[in-house]
Amino acid sequence: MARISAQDASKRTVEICELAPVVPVLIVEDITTAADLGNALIAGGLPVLEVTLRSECALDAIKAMSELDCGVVGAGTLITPQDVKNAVAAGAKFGVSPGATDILIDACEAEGLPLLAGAASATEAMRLLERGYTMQKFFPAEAAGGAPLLKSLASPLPQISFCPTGGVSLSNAQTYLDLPNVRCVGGSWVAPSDAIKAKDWAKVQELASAAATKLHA
Ligand SMILES: O=C(O)C(=O)C[C@H](O)[C@H](O)COP(=O)(O)O
Repeated sequence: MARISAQDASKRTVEICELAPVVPVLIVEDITTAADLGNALIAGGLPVLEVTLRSECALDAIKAMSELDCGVVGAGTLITPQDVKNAVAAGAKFGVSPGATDILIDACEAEGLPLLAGAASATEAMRLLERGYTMQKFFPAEAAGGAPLLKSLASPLPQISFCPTGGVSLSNAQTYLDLPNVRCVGGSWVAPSDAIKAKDWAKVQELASAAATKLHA
């Protein structure tokens, strides 16, 4: 992909984060589950999928899910420039990282991958803002201070929007989504590992549908 500026990356991640109230955070351990898992989430109303690079078949899962209709598939847990190269080669349309380093940001810009980089404090958010990133992941959301922390950042830093992730569930997601500086939330609760192992796609679709219909950004 052609090089991308921080401004264009932010614009693209805002567009992606506005497609649905929840970005499912996925750990795919068995490649034979990837397409069905993706289809269940998309059918439930959650088209934006983050496949974390935390399993051996994660890149193959990104490839498989990228071929599904109506989905937008990204790579999560990006840590190194090689992760970025691998994610782009697999077809990822965006990247997500738990934190941010200049090396990782440079790699994403060079590879043309819009990055949703993580911040957990005012200083981290301001460092990303200095680099031009106005759309950020707030991670680990609950552990770092939850909705009260994000609410406190909204007045001094109104130009930054967040996707809180980490400890977010159906029961607390709307509290985040009600904040003016939140576009969507991320979470693994819509794709629990036991349902994936059992290939219970009806269950996954039901969880996705509950999130898509009950939550509003
Ligand atoms: O590795 C990354 O880049 C991540 O995205 C980390 C995830 O956001 C959290 O692990 C999801 O947290 P839970 O929804 O509480 O399971």
